[in-house]
Amino acid sequence: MPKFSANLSFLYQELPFLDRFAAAEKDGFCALEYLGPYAEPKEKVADALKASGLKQALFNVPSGDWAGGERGIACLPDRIDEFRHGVTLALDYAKALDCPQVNVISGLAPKGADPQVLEKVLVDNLKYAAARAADAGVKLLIEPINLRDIPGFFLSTTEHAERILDKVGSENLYIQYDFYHMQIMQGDLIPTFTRLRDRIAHVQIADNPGRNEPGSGEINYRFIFSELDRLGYDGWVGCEYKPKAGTSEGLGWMKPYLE
Ligand SMILES: O=C(O)[C@@H](O)C(=O)CO
Ligand SMILES: [Mg+2]
Repeated sequence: MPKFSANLSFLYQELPFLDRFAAAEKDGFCALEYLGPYAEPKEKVADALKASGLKQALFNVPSGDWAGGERGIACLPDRIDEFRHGVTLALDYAKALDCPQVNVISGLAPKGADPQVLEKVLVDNLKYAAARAADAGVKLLIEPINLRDIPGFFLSTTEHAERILDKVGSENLYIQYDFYHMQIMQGDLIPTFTRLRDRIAHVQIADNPGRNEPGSGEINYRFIFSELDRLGYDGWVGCEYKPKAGTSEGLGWMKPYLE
């Protein structure tokens, strides 16, 4: 049976951030994830998590000025210090929230930048971060993201993610496989997941087109969930979609999987 994690940066937008925790528990989720908890003190987030009884599945390492259009800073040559301070902050929150994994958002490739330079910065930053995370007992992840939603994103295919993992050479660096992004970029979802099974630590779901509830589009999630079980995937399934008309109202797709 898949274990579903509610992505609170997408679900329950109708509620204040910390109130989303209890709402997710009430609807049957086992865990939580979100882009970042950093707007709230870690003690307050830990209290809300404890009160909900849910597990913290994942969040992102600080990713620059998100509201201003940045999408991560890990590949940017002039932001190395900021990235590394962000790793320290993320691991501090991970400890307070007992979170087993954090995700690094690679960043937009600046116009005219040499991709080889960006790749070296990303690899060096990930070597640093994977070692720090290993010391803290936390897995480090990277996520390929589709270029239609985020034009210019530096890491957009599983092949590129594999190359980065090879270059970093750490046993503590994994892929976050987002079925929605990979349907747009590559398709061939289950054969790709199967090939990369040992390198994937977290998956996320949404349907295409629209990035709405599973079952609203072209991806066969019934088949995907049964394949995840068959392949022995025991990580979380992050629900990172835009509810069409209310989060709770749109959870009919999840009911068959609740025990
Ligand atoms: O797929 C996504 O958008 C995310 O998982 C994320 O963390 C930031 O873009
Ligand atoms: Mg994602």
